[in-house]
Amino acid sequence: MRNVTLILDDGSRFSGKSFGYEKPVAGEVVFNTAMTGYPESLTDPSYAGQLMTLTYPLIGNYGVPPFTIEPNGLATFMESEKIHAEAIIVSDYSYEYSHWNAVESLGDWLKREQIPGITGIDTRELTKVLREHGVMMGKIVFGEVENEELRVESYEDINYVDKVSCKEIISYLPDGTSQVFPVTTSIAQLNSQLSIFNSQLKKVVLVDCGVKTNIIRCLLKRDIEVIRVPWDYDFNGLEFDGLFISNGPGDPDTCDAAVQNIRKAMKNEKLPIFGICMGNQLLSKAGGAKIYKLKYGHRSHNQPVRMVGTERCFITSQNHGYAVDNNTLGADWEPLFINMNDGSNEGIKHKTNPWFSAQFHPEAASGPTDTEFLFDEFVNLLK
Ligand SMILES: NC(=O)CC[C@H](N)C(=O)O
Repeated sequence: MRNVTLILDDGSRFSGKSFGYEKPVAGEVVFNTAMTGYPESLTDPSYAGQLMTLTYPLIGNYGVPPFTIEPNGLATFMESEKIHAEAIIVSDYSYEYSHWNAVESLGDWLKREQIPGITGIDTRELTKVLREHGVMMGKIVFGEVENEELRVESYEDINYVDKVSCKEIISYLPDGTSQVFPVTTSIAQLNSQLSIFNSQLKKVVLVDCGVKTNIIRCLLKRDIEVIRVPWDYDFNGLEFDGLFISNGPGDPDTCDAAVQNIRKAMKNEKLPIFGICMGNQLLSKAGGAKIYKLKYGHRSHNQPVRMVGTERCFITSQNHGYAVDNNTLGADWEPLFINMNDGSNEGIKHKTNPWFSAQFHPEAASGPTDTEFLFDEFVNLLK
């Protein structure tokens, strides 16, 4: 196995061994403390541009499920069509795996999708550095540190690319639609979906900023027809009964096209609107709030949130680096959930109109499913 070194923006270095695809990469180094769910996290488009550190030491021991596609076009077990994280950084990669549904090892999957994986890293020390310094850019190069000198092997060194901000990573598809890195929702797909809809069911426009598959599954299993549109597509000319704003990668302040379209939809004060993660940030921006960056984000399965106005607390699955500033919420808005660890915003709701959102992931995939009831709340508003 080749020697690999992670170099952080502050000069810190962590050496390990390669178990994935061998190419240098750069991006924002983040950490997730969940004990399970590496297939779902790796295919969550929200991790685009990020080097994902997993603090749970043993990774890979249950392999990787098959990449099958359902008749509705959704991946059966994954959260999108491919791995979106730039790399995975672990302490103890398990070369042997066993699971009733596993078809290959994590290492083989990474190699096939050309994603680096490095093992043998002191992920607890790395996480302490990130918690103390705050998240920072980093790069993975092939070579090892000898006597404080980094001997980079054949690969050219890679420059830092701040791919976390959508500005750098939004590109345009041949048919003129855009993609929020690397989500691709073409107009052709949209038109085909519009043509097959059964008019008996309620229709929800889903603004796709990098949607996780399980969000769409959670809507479809509640007999909702989903019109999935690109993040910057002006959907206001379509006929629909509700609006959903999805999760997604990067800085919400680079997605103003979506915010403008949401503002237009809000002219209909009876239109039910629900958002998750990036969706919480974009809905709050549409309502006039401001966003700030957390020091190292919330990425785990055990984030406690309290529903405001109640004594009810939920353990949630989270993956976000930005947050809504509660102090900038418009007069007609109020926090819906608050994080019990740091008091940050975990959801908002309008005081009179049917508009609400969660910063955490009620669809889980992976993690606790205790807050999936929020989908029922939204679907009930459509009736
Ligand atoms: N999962 C998400 O939608 C993340 C939203 C945003 N990119 C953040 O990091 O806060």
